[in-house]
Amino acid sequence: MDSVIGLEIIEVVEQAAIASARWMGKGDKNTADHVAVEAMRERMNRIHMRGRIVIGEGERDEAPMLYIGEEVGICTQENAKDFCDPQQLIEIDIAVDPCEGTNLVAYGQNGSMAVLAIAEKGGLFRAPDFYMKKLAAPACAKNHVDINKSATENLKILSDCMSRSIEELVVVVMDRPRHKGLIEEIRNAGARVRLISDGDVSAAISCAFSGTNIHALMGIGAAPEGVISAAAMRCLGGHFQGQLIYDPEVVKTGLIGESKESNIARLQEMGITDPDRVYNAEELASGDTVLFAASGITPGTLMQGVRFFKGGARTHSLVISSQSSTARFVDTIHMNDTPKSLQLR
Ligand SMILES: O=C(COP(=O)(O)O)[C@@H](O)[C@H](O)[C@H](O)[C@H](O)COP(=O)(O)O
Ligand SMILES: [Mn+2]
Ligand SMILES: [Mn+2]
Repeated sequence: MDSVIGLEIIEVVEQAAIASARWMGKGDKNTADHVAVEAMRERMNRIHMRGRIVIGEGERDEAPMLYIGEEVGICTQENAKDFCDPQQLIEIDIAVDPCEGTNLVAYGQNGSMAVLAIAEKGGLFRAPDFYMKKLAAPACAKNHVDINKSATENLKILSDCMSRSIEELVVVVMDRPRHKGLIEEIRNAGARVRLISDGDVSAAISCAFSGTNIHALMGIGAAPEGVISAAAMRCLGGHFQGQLIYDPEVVKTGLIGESKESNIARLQEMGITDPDRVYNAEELASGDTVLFAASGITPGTLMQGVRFFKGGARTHSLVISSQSSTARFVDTIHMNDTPKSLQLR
């Protein structure tokens, strides 16, 4: 899969990032999102693959593009039957978040990215648009920390695994009222908390890279972003666990249906019989081959944001592959016109 679409998916996230970055700081999150979706879809539909969106712009906003179930790839082009034989093409499932951190882009803040994950058909968990309790940590803590344990216990385990004191640990938590108790507990245990307003995919993946000064992600974010994070963590060997949150009382606001009972019924309809199940990275991204790609829209912990210059733009992306066991940082100059000079760095 790597060799067929590896390079192309870099362009998919790059194009989405460039489109969205033009709306950076304009205070218009819908447009920042919409242009990323359009650009991602346009580039994706030129790839020789039979793709299906399994996590997309779906349920939350009834989006007309990159919706769950949409088929993408070269066969969707007009007159495709003249030049494309679907039987010859690889069938893949795709999870996308063309603009992860729409608020961050709209308000010119750090940490937004265009992101996607790919696996062969059936290789990604079809997460409903629910919340998910998440725990991410570096590879050395994999299967030692546990989402069923308290934050205090996990911080002790993490400090042992990382051979550092709890005071030297930094935990990212989304700045939400639902996390008041969690934040207090982490601080009381001695660790330091980095609060983020949005963008928990970046935070989860950052745990797998030393040097980011992010050692864990704890708390509740969205489930689709959980699957995308899990895909990267599965390839990187980092720790990731997720548990769906179906009780509106836990999160109080947001994406969730009107009652716990109706949410459980909806999960059952989707074939999720145990709503309390804890999924690990390998279960959320179970494909034999998993690919992850992201491109910074605004600057972040892992990637730089899009930088425009006269006649072009420069992007910074990350492509992670389970097949080749690689995490590639890709620095690309996009030339619209022939520039008079190109900056080396
Ligand atoms: O920050 C986020 C928003 O994503 P997007 O809508 O693509 O810009 C995600 O990283 C979070 O995982 C998540 O969507 C969020 O926590 C759920 O919403 P909220 O009710 O505001 O916490
Ligand atoms: Mn998102
Ligand atoms: Mn988004």
